[in-house]
Amino acid sequence: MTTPLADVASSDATLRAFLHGLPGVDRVGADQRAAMLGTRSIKTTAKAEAIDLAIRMVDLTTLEGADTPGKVRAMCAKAVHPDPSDPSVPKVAAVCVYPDLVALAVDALAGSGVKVASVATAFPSGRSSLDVKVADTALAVAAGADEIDMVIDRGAFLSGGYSKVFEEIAAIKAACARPGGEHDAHLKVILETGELATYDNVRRASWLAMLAGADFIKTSTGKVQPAATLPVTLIMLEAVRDFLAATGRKVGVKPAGGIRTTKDAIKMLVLVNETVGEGWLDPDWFRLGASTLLNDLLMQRQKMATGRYAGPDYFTLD
Ligand SMILES: O=C[C@H](O)COP(=O)(O)O
Repeated sequence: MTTPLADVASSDATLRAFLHGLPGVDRVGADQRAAMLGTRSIKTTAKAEAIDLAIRMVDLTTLEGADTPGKVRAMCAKAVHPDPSDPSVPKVAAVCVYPDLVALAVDALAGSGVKVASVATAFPSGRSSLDVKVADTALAVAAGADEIDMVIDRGAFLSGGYSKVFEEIAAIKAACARPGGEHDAHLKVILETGELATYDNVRRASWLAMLAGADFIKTSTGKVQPAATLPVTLIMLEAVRDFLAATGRKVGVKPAGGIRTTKDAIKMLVLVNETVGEGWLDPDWFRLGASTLLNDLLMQRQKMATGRYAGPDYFTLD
């Protein structure tokens, strides 16, 4: 007898049986389908709309040890007015920073509608105790983070410790709660697909994260290669589609890491459209985590409007 989905995490054995019972990913098929969708061209009018949609989906990110308050303030200003000379440019979805910079970002973005996301749980390695990870998350939430981007324990996952990964995600989800529940921080779970070795593992980790309460599943930290590839994003999109069909709960997807050009972003949007459809073509359900994509989107947008490139110096640095 198969275990009902609500009970698969009740023991190590049922969780393992469920994750290993998922259909295997056809590696060649996934690579080919992603490559084929990546070559699709779109009409000029659709391209203009796609660029604005991509801007609205950007999680504008800085995750460097050398981040300063000044850099984060400038990034927040850019998040709200990506091109100060053109008020028709939409704002981005969120800024993404380390936990110690959350309060500053919350202050800089007050009233703008741009969300503040924070990495947490000993990002990017995830190598710390659960207590430290929960405290890391709780501090970011208390400072006003709207979204928490946690990393999974890849060491536990790769050695078959699925219950440990599940319990950590569930504990971090609980730490995202605020009194009253309305303004709970949304939880994005970073799988770090570049360390998961196989596409089957990407599918298993996607399901594991969703079963444990992820609001979003995210490909990568941006610190490990390969990061947000098309095939991996395709597998994660299929997982959220199938999870919705199985549970009625919709989960978002965030490819992050290595998305640098308008072409990269549009390929992602085509993939979304062809895999899960328009229901995910919205910043509430699909994000692009990127530190340097926004300037290229702005350059291409201006090229479409004026017929010429302004050049990268025209825009402030990402
Ligand atoms: O979450 C976002 C990533 O850290 C950004 O990676 P990136 O610098 O390759 O755009």
